[in-house]
Amino acid sequence: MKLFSSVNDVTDVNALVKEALALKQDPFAHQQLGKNKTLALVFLNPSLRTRMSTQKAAMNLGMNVMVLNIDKEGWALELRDGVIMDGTTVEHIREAAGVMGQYADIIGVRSFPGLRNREEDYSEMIFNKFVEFCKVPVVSLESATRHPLQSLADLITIEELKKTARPKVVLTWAPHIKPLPQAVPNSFSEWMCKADVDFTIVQPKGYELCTDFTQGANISYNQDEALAGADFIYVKNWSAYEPYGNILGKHEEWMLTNKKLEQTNDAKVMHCLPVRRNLELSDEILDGPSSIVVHEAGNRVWAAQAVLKQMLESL
Ligand SMILES: CCC[C@H](NC(=O)CCC(=O)O)C(=O)O
Ligand SMILES: NC(=O)OP(=O)(O)O
Repeated sequence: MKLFSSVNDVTDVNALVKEALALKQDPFAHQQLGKNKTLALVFLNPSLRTRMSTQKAAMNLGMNVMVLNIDKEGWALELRDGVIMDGTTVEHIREAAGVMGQYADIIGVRSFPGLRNREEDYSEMIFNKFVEFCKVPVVSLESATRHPLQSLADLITIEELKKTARPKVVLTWAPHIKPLPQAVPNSFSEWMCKADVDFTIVQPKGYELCTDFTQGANISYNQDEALAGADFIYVKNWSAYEPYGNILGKHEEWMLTNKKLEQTNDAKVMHCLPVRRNLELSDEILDGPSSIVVHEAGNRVWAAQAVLKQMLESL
């Protein structure tokens, strides 16, 4: 594996999930695999889970890890080609990515969307330039349109905790106070549509995701109907795809509550975190027995370790 940016980079999703669960049972089984190999984690945006879980996964495999918050610690990056750099940018991504590829055997990159120019964001211009110029294998730490390590961890969690062979999984939109990326829901939808689950996306009208990511999903606008009989509820806010990056309405009544859970099949509640309590998801759920958000976050380690193991094996 030379690139992990989406479910489409995975040849066998079920095998990857099984490998991750096996690593969870025996985390140090491959400690020699990463010996004297270096992972560089490059963040253009904040992170807790991705930063810590991916470092832990790499260390479990015996790797050395370097972390760079390039937005704060690096030089101001120029992403455009052919410009005269006589303004505020100091280093072109061509040199920055190329040099990092000299130091690391594998590079992880986080680059959120700007949520202003949909064509630029959905072309994955920044992420793809890192891939093009660093010349080593790259793992996405969340890009403009996807978050594959999160989605793999989410699928691992569902496979680990499901009580039926083909659980009903519902991705429900949730309120927020600022426009958030579509990356997490896009990615969750792509992975669920490749998994053996009954998958529904429910959102207020106008918040439909790009259909490139939702082929195979049931689309609903009635949250109560969608939640009926659900086994897993994935809660997440996202901004509108059209008009791009917009907040179309507060819809405060979309926040999940225990009352809404009564119509589910004793559903487990998931969220990628960080979560805005009592805006996106209620305290009563997050502090109650249905929430598995911390367990889900714990599985980020095994998702990253399974991916890094496959990358190391193909170096
Ligand atoms: C893993 C999730 C990262 C990011 N989340 C946020 O940006 C939350 C920011 C906030 O709540 O102010 C997102 O929604 O893509
Ligand atoms: N879920 C997730 O990726 O969390 P961080 O943004 O804290 O890494």
